[in-house]
Amino acid sequence: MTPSVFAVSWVEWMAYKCLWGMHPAMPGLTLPPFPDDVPTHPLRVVDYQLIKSRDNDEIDKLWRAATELGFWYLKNHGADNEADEMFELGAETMRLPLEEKMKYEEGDDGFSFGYRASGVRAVDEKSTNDTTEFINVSKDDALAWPKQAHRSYPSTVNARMESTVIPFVQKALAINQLLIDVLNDRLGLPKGALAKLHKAEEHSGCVARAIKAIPVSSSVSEGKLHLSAHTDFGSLSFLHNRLGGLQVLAPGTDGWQYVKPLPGHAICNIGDALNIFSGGILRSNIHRVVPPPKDQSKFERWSVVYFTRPSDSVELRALADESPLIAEAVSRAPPGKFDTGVTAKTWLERRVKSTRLRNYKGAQSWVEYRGTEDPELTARMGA
Ligand SMILES: O=C(O)CCC(=O)C(=O)O
Ligand SMILES: [Fe+2]
Repeated sequence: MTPSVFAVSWVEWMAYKCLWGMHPAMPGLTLPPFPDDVPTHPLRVVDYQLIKSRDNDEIDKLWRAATELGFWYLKNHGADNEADEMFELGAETMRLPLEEKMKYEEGDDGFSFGYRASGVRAVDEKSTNDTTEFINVSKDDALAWPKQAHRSYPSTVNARMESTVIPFVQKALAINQLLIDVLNDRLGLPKGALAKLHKAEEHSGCVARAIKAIPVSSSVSEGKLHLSAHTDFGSLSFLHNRLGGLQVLAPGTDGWQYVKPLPGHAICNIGDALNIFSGGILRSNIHRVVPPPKDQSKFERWSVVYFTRPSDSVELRALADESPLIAEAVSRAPPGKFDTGVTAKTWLERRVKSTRLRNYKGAQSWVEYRGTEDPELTARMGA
């Protein structure tokens, strides 16, 4: 593909930037820029179109990003319009009366499709409750529409299933699937080995999500978390946010650093399942969400994510039999480290369930919540 395909006029670019800086729930309101004096972690920028054309230098860049930090920016992915529509869907859904939204609440059993109310989850060991609400639409429900695969959704989701959810799911599925295929080949796995574990037509925990976090007053914002430190539960996340607040605890650094949102760039990150399949070669890095920095803190914070997760029945273990590279990585790890003995479905349920306040068992819940993060980093989680 030639660069001219992506060229946009200055007018188009300015119009795009203005739109991007607008608040999803308050059109017309322009958000303050991300401050330049807070600790920020640079991410590698990966060009999706170059990956698609199997450009070797770009694939090297993706590989370094996926193995060193596990986070990268993705540009030229072509899903901005679909993500924008998902922000709208999120805003419309969160505006529904609480009583209406609660009819679709996920409950305390580890189910992760539907509405997740704020205040029902712990964000730290002291069981401080969260200030974040989610709408999670299952990929299976979107693809089965108008039939139901798992559950029903609020009217705002149904009304946008065809115009918004399905197009977003399809774009995100294709993007994540291609990135997974490229990583598959670099891991030395037989062609399509990882794709077989993530078949779109099989039931899985894949979801399209919109998240809303309300501003917290500055007197309590010190130390307050919107989302606790975690690794993502599945394989690959495709994230869109406009305000700062996402932070990573990167290897070789000794504190949390912001990831700056960039117009036109999604943020991708590896989750636990790819970390396990690859014997730890692909990194599932700890991250969290704090209130947006400085002038941005007064605003609601919204994000939209698509999580690709393995099919429900897939067992989470390193694919050492299929790749010498993975076999070698496993041989260097403590015995059994990448042999979880559970399916993707059980892994997801355990992690979702443990932080619900009704199931909360103090520090033990944090042990149950743990993903693949390495113990050295976990010890610094409060850093
Ligand atoms: O909102 C964000 O920027 C990150 C969200 C996130 O980490 C998640 O939903 O797992
Ligand atoms: Fe996450």
